[in-house]
Amino acid sequence: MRSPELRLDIATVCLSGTLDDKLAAAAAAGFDGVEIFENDLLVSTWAPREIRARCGDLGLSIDLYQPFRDFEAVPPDVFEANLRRAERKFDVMQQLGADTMLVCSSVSPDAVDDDDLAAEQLHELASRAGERGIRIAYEALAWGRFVNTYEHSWRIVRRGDHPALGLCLDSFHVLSKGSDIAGIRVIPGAKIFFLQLADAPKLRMDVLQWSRHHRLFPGQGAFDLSTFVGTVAATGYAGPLSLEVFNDVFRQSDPARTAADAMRSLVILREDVSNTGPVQVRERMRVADLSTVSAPAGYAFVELAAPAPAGILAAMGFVHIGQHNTRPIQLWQQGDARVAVRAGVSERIGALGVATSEPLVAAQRAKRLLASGMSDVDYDDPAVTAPDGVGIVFVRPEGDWMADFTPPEPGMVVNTCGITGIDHISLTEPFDDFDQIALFYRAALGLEPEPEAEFAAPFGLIRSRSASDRDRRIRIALNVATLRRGHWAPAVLDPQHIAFTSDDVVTTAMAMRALGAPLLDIPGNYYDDLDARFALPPERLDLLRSYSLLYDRDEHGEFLHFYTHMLGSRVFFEVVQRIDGYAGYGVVNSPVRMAAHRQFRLANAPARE
Ligand SMILES: O=C(O)c1ccc(O)c(O)c1
Ligand SMILES: [Mg+2]
Repeated sequence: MRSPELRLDIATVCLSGTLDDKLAAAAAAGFDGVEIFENDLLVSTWAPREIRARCGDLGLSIDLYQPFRDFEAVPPDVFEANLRRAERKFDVMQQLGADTMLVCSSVSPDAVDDDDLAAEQLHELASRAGERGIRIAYEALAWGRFVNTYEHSWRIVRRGDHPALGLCLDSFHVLSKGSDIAGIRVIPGAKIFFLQLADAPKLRMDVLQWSRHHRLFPGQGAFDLSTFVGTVAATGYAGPLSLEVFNDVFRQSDPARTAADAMRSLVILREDVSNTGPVQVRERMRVADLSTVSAPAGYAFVELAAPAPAGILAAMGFVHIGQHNTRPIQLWQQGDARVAVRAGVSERIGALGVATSEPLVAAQRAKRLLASGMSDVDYDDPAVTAPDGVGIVFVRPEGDWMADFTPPEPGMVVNTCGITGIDHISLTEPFDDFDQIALFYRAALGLEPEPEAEFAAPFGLIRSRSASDRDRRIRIALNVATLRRGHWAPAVLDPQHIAFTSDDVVTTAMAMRALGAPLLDIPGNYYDDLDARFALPPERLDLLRSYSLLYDRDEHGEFLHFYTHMLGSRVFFEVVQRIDGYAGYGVVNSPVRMAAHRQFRLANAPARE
């Protein structure tokens, strides 16, 4: 028998707004159906029949009504009242055209620890539901009073033994408890009535708080959703993949944006399961039109807009090698590092030129991951816009794109300072979009996440997350201020930088200083601490100190780096040297860099009127 098409659902609780905002957003993002969260219905001005009609107009089915709470294992009088309450909800569901009701395990003080009673009462509920064509999906909440594991909920469903009684599996409840998911394999797929998906960051906290405030869409947290979905799908489960994410930020965010992020996350999850999951589920999970990503060949260029960058670039040894034939873009180069300087827009990294053997395919993939297209006024090559507004231009490694640039007068001065290429770019993202943006870059460029870091900067905590391809040709570091409160922090909006590579950062720093490059001075305390921590040879330490070079070390090797001043108020450059495969980004030195930038700005601020 062929299983029905895979359906993708989202719970209305994931999205902000009124029920109509939520439904419109879910439909626009391409979802097939929704879980109606009871509260969203209760506050709606639409009667259940009108909600059904609206969903019909939008092409959405209502696949679950939820939650029905505190039903089972109660004394007879409470049981009678609960059955009556359930019948009223069945009425609503019939008007909605919803055929599955989620019953979550009881947290009620009325409940008793008695599996037989729970099973018997759920059996009775299911037989009443069954008469109305409704099914009961029983879900173990991780904080359920007596039933809080999927194994326990399955024992009760089996004992309840009714065709209209089955399980709801929710990845959060299962994975937050560290349960062994191998036990899912013995559950017949037909008895799994519904599958809810949520990721979450690793946090040590009360599981209810964790669930109600910190859930994330798949791929944005620390859970292995791919193995979980593969395992459930391998039972023969034929229902929807449904996102159920309780998240404080999403509850306040534009629902259209959240729904698109949610859909992207499902696309990426399906791709993962279709590549690595059990063989029998791979085809079912496959995403149509999602081409595989070929490894990027590196940064072809980074497009930058900044106030008068030519002076700094020249002082860093870059050469102006071309002017775009039709656009206000100058190309500057040193070694394999190319900076496309765009005139006339606000200070920012505008686009990443990513070299890849199949630019069109790469752009199609990014669009399938819900990137918006980039206007072709900007680039002739296939290009998209990442969710943070940064363009990604896919060009061939051969460099044909450079044919659009006319070289300037011959006989230009070449002052190379030893820069060989682009190591990484670093962007500061808004807190609210951080996880989605990180996931997008990873999936669109085929990058793998690197360890996350958190550090105390002068004006607050910064979380830093980076990703790179396997060959380390493309590295992206994303930073976020974990909170933004009040007006004390300086108005440096979302700093961004380009880090160039050098094979000999000392020589590069010397050459740049000789050319008058505005390099950032690092205070002496930093070097005293380096001495304490690393016991570097005194001559080496002196060299670092005299050129304001920063230093770090990991289990692979060493890292030397230095920074320029801000070009205007947000963009700056870094030069790095990785020795013996140092894998990080010198994040421990970021607070020193930030304080130094702040110091410089204060010292050079125009005097107040
Ligand atoms: O937090 C809750 O109460 C709750 C309700 C319904 C669910 O499906 C769930 O996973 C959690
Ligand atoms: Mg749930």
